[in-house]
Amino acid sequence: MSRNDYSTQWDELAQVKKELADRDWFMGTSGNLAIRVSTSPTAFLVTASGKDKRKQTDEDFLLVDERGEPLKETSLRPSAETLLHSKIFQSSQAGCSLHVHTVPNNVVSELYGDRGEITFKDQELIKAFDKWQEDDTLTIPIIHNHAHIPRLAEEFSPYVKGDKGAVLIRNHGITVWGRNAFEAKKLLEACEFLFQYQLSLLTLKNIKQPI
Ligand SMILES: CSC[C@@H](O)[C@@H](O)C(=O)COP(=O)(O)O
Ligand SMILES: [Zn+2]
Repeated sequence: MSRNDYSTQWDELAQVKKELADRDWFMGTSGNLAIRVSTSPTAFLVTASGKDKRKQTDEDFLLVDERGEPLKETSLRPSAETLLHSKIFQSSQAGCSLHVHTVPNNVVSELYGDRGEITFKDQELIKAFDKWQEDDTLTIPIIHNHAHIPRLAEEFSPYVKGDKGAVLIRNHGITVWGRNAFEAKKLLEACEFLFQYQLSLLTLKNIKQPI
């Protein structure tokens, strides 16, 4: 496959990357992004490891197979967390997955980490996840931040139940996926809104325990 064969996906991922960078969601080189290029066999573009994702270069992404191995000779290393993106693309029809570290997602993951999840109700933005009914709830699982990435990917894997979803990794960040880049970004923004809301509410009400 030549660059021409996936220039659309490249440009789309570059655009999302720029928009997330504009939000300052890539502090300290954190974060990684992936977009599907083909389904059978699975192939996807993923961010190169260790780079400042706020910068735009011709070496921002590399093409990898379903196991996250580069499909072409390259000096670039795929993201350290490529295996999580692999799990998503292998187990669903998702087209794009996004991983960012923010202070709100980290604080929420720590506050609610012992519960293993956080649930939102009576919040307009849960509609982003197709929760349209008045009694609907949105639950985001929180998993342990295993340093061993295959172990982390194993714990992450059962939560990939559909073409869209979100998982918090405790004191690390969030991984969100959707059918395409537009949807993945929408879901990520909805999650970050909900986290910021929850933290503001706890602060303003002076609530010490998670509710
Ligand atoms: C430098 S801290 C962040 C990393 O440990 C990791 O969690 C991360 O999100 C970025 O890793 P990367 O290999 O660049 O995709
Ligand atoms: Zn990370």
